Amino acid sequence: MIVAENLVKEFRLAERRPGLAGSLSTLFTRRHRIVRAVDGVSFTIPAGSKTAYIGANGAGKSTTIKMLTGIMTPTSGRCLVRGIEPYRHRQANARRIGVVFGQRSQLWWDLSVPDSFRILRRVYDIPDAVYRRNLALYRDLLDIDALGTTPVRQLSLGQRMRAEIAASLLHDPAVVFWDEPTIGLDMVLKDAVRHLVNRVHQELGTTVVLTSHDITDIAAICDSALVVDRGRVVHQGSIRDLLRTADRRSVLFDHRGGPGPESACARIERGLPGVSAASAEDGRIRVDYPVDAFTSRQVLAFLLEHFDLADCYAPEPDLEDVLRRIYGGGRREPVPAEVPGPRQEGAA
Ligand SMILES: Nc1ncnc2c1ncn2[C@@H]1O[C@H](COP(=O)(O)OP(=O)(O)OP(=O)(O)O)[C@@H](O)[C@H]1O
Repeated sequence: MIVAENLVKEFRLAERRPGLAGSLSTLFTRRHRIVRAVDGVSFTIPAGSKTAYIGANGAGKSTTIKMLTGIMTPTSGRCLVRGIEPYRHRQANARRIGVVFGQRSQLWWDLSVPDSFRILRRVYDIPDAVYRRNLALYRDLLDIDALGTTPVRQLSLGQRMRAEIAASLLHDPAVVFWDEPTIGLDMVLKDAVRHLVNRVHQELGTTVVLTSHDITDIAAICDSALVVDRGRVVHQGSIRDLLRTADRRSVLFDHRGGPGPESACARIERGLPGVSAASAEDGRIRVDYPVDAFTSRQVLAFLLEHFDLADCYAPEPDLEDVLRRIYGGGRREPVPAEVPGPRQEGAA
């Protein structure tokens, strides 16, 4: 189980003033501002779940993952991964987790992937049978042998990400934190990665925490979602519950005889104010209605009354639309606060 209790992370940044005079004055008097990247976040992620950690750019996801993996220490609050505070017990935590950060590597830059894996085998003391089983799986699903003996620094982003994903699972960790794991992968490899993580989860009960801007990744891998906005959790629950928060829903239908698509749409929009109707690509008519104005029963009753329905169905709301609404249609930076103080910069 993973727990965050009032987790806060602030960064203290030196403000640079523009121009030469500004740069010179910065040498003598520095102003600082505090950026609160994570703002009192609390959540519980059950063991064995596959949770998507979702939020707009700058929402604080990577910073939270860095605290959960022990790379950063919280400014206040705490987090626990399987009972230990990761930043206090980095080594103990590292043995039980696997990590992929799309932006940084856990592999040895000048060594080949097989050499890196051999080192990881020693570091984690991976039993022979586990090591062989996992390599066979990566050969099968990620075509890992094709990376050959090329040094990691000469691999393409997609090739490196395959190796990073494999490396994060090599020691059968109880928890994996994957931050944008499918960056740079083509469609076939994305599918392979989704298949791999689902298989590992099924066989070993691995807890998966995934941050991704790829909705297909989220839908294909995760069963739960934690949504953060401006450093705060705004939704926690199943993906299904998240979809239920949609403020608009749709019905698609086909009808026999009667008016053509244009006048059918006009009739619907006249009869149900606030609803929009349009021809869908498959020739059906798509009706989008606000859930605070109409129930699906009302919409269906209207359609049955006015059209000879041949076929009718209500698709799941679109996860992307739901998230777009939660993010509020724009990226908002954490609110900075000016503080006086000594010269100091960057991360804790
Ligand atoms: N080391 C740092 N020093 C200063 N500010 C930082 C640092 N790391 C992150 N921030 C700031 O904290 C906020 C949250 O950043 P974070 O990388 O956690 O967001 P994110 O949700 O992972 O974003 P993205 O989806 O773009 O990866 C941003 O405003 C970012 O600029």
